[in-house]
Amino acid sequence: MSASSPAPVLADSALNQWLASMGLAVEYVRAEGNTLYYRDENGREVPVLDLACGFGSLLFGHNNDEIVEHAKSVLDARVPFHAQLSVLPHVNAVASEINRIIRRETGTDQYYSAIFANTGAEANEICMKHAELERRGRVSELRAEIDEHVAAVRAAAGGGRLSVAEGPHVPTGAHQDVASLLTAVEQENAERLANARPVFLALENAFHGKLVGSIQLTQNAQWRTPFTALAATVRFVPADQPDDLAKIIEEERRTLLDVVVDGDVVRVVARDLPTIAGFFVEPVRGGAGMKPVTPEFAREIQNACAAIGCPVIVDEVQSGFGRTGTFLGSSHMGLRGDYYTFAKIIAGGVTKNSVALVRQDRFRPEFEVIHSSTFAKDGFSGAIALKVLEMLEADGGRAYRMVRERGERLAGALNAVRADFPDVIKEVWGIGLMLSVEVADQSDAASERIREAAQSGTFGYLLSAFLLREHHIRALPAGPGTRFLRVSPSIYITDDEIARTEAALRSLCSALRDQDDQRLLPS
Ligand SMILES: Cc1ncc(COP(=O)(O)O)c(C/N=C/c2cc(O)cc(-c3ccccn3)n2)c1O
Repeated sequence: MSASSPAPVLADSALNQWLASMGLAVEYVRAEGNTLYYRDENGREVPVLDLACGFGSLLFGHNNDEIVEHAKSVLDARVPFHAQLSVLPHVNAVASEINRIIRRETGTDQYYSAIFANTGAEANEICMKHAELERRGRVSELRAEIDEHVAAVRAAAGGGRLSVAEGPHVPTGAHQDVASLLTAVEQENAERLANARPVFLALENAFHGKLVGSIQLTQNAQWRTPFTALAATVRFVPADQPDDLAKIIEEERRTLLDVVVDGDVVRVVARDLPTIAGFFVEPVRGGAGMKPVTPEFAREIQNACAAIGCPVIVDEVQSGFGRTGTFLGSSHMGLRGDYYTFAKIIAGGVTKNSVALVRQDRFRPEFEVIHSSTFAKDGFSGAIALKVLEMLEADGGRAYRMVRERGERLAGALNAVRADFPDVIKEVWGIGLMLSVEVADQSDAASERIREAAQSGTFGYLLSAFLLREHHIRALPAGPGTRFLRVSPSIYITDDEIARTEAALRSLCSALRDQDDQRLLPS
């Protein structure tokens, strides 16, 4: 490389170019509370109100003083960061505190075993792996039962008194005698088992991560479909459509043949083969624009999973740890998890951490050995998690009350704008401080440039750029077609910042109502 040519950009090159094309290529140099700072052309710090707050991870804001001071004390104490394969008391301390809060909030008398990881996607992949371990266990139990029945019939047939009953499940040409029938049943079952594959269920527009397994649980086609061949099949269930759920479960139904003796005849019956390994559910669906699952559909999910014996896996990565005003987002709709996942807020905005919980009556202890990660359960993130839990639970749950109070005020301001611009803002969604503003579809807007942006799927990012450029507010899109602006600030958002958010949204709505593409999309 010659001395004159610029050094190659070797990370985020394409992403930074895309950010620049969207008007979002800004470098933040400092962050505190709800504020990020960038430097203008004169080197002066420019404050930006951050309504994205780490895509929900910063419930206590950027670089929270109490958390930063605790982090410093942990580092000063030289707490072991890595001491894998040793006794780590902080791990059980975090798991026990999370269990205490879940038992208080849901009233369950159950306990949940914890497996720690680093990111939300990892926690969800732990659930995929554990659910598959469970499914395989259920398949083995069924096979053992059938093998026992076949052996018993084979032994009974020796006396020659048994005949084969006609029926829909008798393999073709296998009804002459019991011995032939049993051989045919075993061959048919072997073939069905060889073709059997686990299936997971998730809700439409689900977001559960972007790793090889979890990306198949995330419906966004651009992110998911290139990698479909790498992982388990996922069926996406329309939310609040119980008939669709039942239809999909029936479509995925597979069976094995079993034999029962009824007097002097042997009957062949079909037994459900455990195929659906688990149902992933975000209580408040970030990928769908912060739409909560309804209590009615939560019950449908619960009943459907109980009927087929698969776990309800409640993904609380974004909705958990207080984001909705309760510890669990699923508390709002009475959704009970057989598994739960948490991430984002547990890391306190200064580290990385995540955890998967499996109810103990389903937990496979061997999983603690067969799954591991270098950085999981590190001493630093464990100390931070305990500090975050302490802050959530302090003063009888003051933080949860603040989320509810700030969330109500913020939602009130957003709805006031919607009331004045019903043609621009379709709905305000979400619970607590996990909110979004749904902007009306602009695919047939009068302005050609706005129409093109809406049709290209970049519309939401251009709204983000407008708010950043004209109002120094950072609000990023979430949900289908990027028509939803996520609003998930910290609990410290002030009345003035809420008023500022309302004013900026009104300005955006005016520009959209006027189809002012010069203001919205400056070339
Ligand atoms: C419920 C849920 N489960 C697992 C995850 C994955 O957690 P990690 O990112 O820690 O792996 C998330 C994290 N969410 C990230 C997210 C959620 C979303 O709705 C959109 C985007 C996103 C990301 C990049 C560009 C555009 N959108 N990112 C989540 O919200």
